[in-house]
Order: sequence, then C-alpha cells, then structure tokens
Amino acid sequence: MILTENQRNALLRPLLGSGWTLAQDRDALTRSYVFEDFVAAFGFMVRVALAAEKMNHHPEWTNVYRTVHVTLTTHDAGGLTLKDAELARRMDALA
Ligand SMILES: C[C@H](O)[C@H](O)[C@H]1CNC2=NC(N)=NC(=O)C2=N1
Repeated sequence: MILTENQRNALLRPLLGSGWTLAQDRDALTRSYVFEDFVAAFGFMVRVALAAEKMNHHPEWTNVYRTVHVTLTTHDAGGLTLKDAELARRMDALA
C-alpha cells in the first residue's frame, strides 16, 4: 500500500518538479495554489471535491481567500500511496 522506493521515483518525481513538495514532518505531499480570487479558489475546491469523492480519497486542505494549501497522504496506510499520487495529478489538471 505505501509507495515503494521505485514508485516514489517514478510517480513522485514529476509531481515534485511541478509544485509539490514532500512534507517535513510526515509522509505526505504538499503544495499551494493561488487563484484569481476567492470565488476561483472555491470553484477549484468544488471540482476537486467531486473528483475526491469519486476516488474516495480526500485532501487535507485549508483555504485563505485566493490561496488553497493542500496536503495529501493516506491515513489508512499511514503514508503516501498510489491514491495520493493520482489525486495530486487530478488536482493539477483541475487547477
Ligand atoms: C472509510 C473510508 O474509505 C476512509 O475513511 C477513506 C476516505 N478518504 C480518505 N482520504 C484520505 N486522504 N486518506 C484516507 O485514508 C481516506 N480513507
């Protein structure tokens, strides 16, 4: 369930090159998105919410006005799994 070393190299490398970073304190991906305004930021969160529900995999996120801070990890597994890499990819596509 937890990403193997090989999977991390293959799946996380593209994400880490396009805005995502590994969290310091836990096995998680994190990034921020800045939008035109609050409504654009919230519209993004609505679109992601629908995708997350479809995946049954949900982000940990905070929204301050036009910025959305995101952390992805799999609580059930205690770290990064394929679902996190997939949700990160989908979030970037929806941003
Ligand atoms: C019962 C349900 O499948 C679990 O709570 C799912 C829901 N969505 C989830 N989302 C995330 N990010 N991590 C989880 O471990 C998780 N578990």
